[in-house]
Formats: sequence, C-alpha cells, structure tokens
Amino acid sequence: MLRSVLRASTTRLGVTGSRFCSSAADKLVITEVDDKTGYATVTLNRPPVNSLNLELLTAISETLDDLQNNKSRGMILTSSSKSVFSAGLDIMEMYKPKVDRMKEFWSTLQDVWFKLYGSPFPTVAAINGHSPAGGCLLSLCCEYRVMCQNYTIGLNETRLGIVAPTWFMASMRNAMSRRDAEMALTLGTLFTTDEALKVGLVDEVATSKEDAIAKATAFLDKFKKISPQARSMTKQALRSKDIMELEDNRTQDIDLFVYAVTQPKVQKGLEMYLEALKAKSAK
Ligand SMILES: CCCCCCCCCC/C=C\CC(=O)SCCNC(=O)CCNC(=O)[C@H](O)C(C)(C)COP(=O)(O)OP(=O)(O)OC[C@H]1O[C@@H](n2cnc3c(N)ncnc32)[C@H](O)[C@@H]1OP(=O)(O)O
Repeated sequence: MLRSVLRASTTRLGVTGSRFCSSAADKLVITEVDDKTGYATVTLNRPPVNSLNLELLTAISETLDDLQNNKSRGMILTSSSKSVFSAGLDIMEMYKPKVDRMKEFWSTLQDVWFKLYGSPFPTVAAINGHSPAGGCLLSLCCEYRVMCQNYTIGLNETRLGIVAPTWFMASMRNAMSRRDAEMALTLGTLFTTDEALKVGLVDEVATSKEDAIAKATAFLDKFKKISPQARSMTKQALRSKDIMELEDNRTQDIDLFVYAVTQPKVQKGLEMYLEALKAKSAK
C-alpha cells in the first residue's frame, strides 16, 4: 500500500514544500514510499510535458538527496502525464537565456546526473510516455528501464543541431552496444518502444503504467537477497570512470554549454524548433 507523500519537493512556484503539507498535485516531484517494500515511487509532475527547467531539476536533485539520506531501498522514476515521461530539457532555459541562470541550470542538471547515475540505491525508470533527449538521459541514469508501448525514446540532440555532452553519451553507451550507441547518437534516433527493446535501450515493455510499475518492482525485488553495500559498491565502481570524468571537468562543461547555446546559429535553430513545436500543438 502506498503511503502518501514522503517529501514533495519544490513547488511549481519554486518554493520548498514541507512534509505532508499541501496537495501532491501542486508539487513538481511527488515521492511515495511503499510501506511494505520500502521502494519510493518518484513521479515527475510538471505539466504538460515534464520539460526539465531549473525548478524541476532542483526538485529532482532534492528528492535524490532525501532518498539517499533515508537509505532508500530502491526508486521507481515515472511521470504523472498520460503520454509523456519527459520532453527533455526545457528549451526556454536555452532560448534567449540569462547567463547566470543558464549556468545554475546546467550545474543542477550535472548534480541530478551525479546523484542518479551514481545512486547507492537501485533505480528503475517506468517510462510511461515519450522520452526524448533529457528525458531519455534521466531514464539512462537508472539501472533498468521498463517502457510502455507506442512511445518514442532517444538522444535526438543532433536533430536539433546540437551535440549531446560526453556524459550523455556515456550514459547511453552504458546501456547498449557501443556500435548501436554511435549510430543512435549521430543520427539522433528516436526509437519506438519495440525498437528500443531490440537495441537494449530499454529492458522490458509494459502494457500500461501499472504494468510498468509492477515490472519495475519485480526488478527491485531481485536485490532482496543481495547485500545493499556490495550491490552499490559494484554499481559505483562500474560507473566511476564516467563520474570522475565529469567531476574533473564540471566548470569546463558549464562554460562549453553556455558558449555552444549562445551561438547565434544555435539560437536561431532553437527558435525555429520552438516555433515548430508551438505550431504543432496549436493544430
Ligand atoms: C561537446 C559538448 C557540447 C555541449 C553543448 C551543449 C548543448 C546542449 C546539449 C543538451 C541539449 C539538449 C537536450 C534536450 O533535452 S533539448 C529538448 C529536446 N526535446 C525535444 O526535442 C522534445 C520536444 N517535444 C516533443 O517532441 C513533444 O512535445 C512530445 C514530448 C513528443 C510531446 O508531444 P505532445 O503532443 O504531447 O505535446 P506538445 O503539444 O508537443 O507540447 C505541449 C507543450 O509543451 C511545449 N514543449 C514540448 N517540449 C518542450 C521542451 N522540451 N521545452 C519546452 N517546451 C516544450 C510545446 O511547445 C507545447 O507548448 P504550447 O502548449 O504550444 O505552449
């Protein structure tokens, strides 16, 4: 039985919420812990498409701190939307940006990556909707991915005329073969659920969100008889090279992001992409 909100982090207004105080619907991230299993279901809740702006990333980062501090037994990451897991980075954070906010935005994305990719507790993404770019990255940080049918997933940055940072690439390479990752990254492929299963980008297909959560839970259950410490040390050792590479280059990575995104050509590309998205949603 799900116990209600353990901690619902930053509200949509960017104010830190407190335990059990306001309704879950107001929260950017909703965390529910199952009394019996101890697993936390973390639900992204920024309608309409869970695009990752600074406030949502901050809420995710705080949630991951809470789970770690509470010695979580496992986390299932999902979305409150009926058709989108996450639309990736909020393009408004990159279009005509203020440099200080942009630096904080990128640094918070790095924090989320460190905390999720390197988390001591086991993590599963229950991908109940489309998951392009940054949405795909969040799921790739998890150890296991269960995806509902008839959606798309991938790191499509090259299709936007931008280059995915090396730590995005490393996360993809960790999940599928180097060859398939190279093809997917250079082409900016958005895979259907079935295609993603074939290349190993997702591990299982689900028929509904409930089925995805059940399959995610079954994955977490596999670790019941494994020492949590041995498990987490093994995971972190396997991922440490990628983590150290970004740790050693955090500032340069932020500077490169700011430089790349503020290029007039990239700004023009983002403008056209935003216009196309708006025109599509107006139809
Ligand atoms: C060597 C190192 C160099 C370093 C350089 C660094 C460069 C940066 C690297 C990282 C960059 C990018 C990573 C990203 O994540 S960029 C974002 C990519 N995301 C996408 O391409 C997805 C775009 N969205 C969609 O395809 C669709 O919205 C959807 C997710 C399939 C859902 O479709 P839908 O029909 O359900 O919803 P839709 O009507 O399209 O959208 C509803 C409203 O939401 C707005 N919106 C959608 N996506 C975003 C977004 N990512 N950011 C901001 N806003 C978004 C959309 O415009 C609609 O708005 P409105 O209702 O018209 O106002």
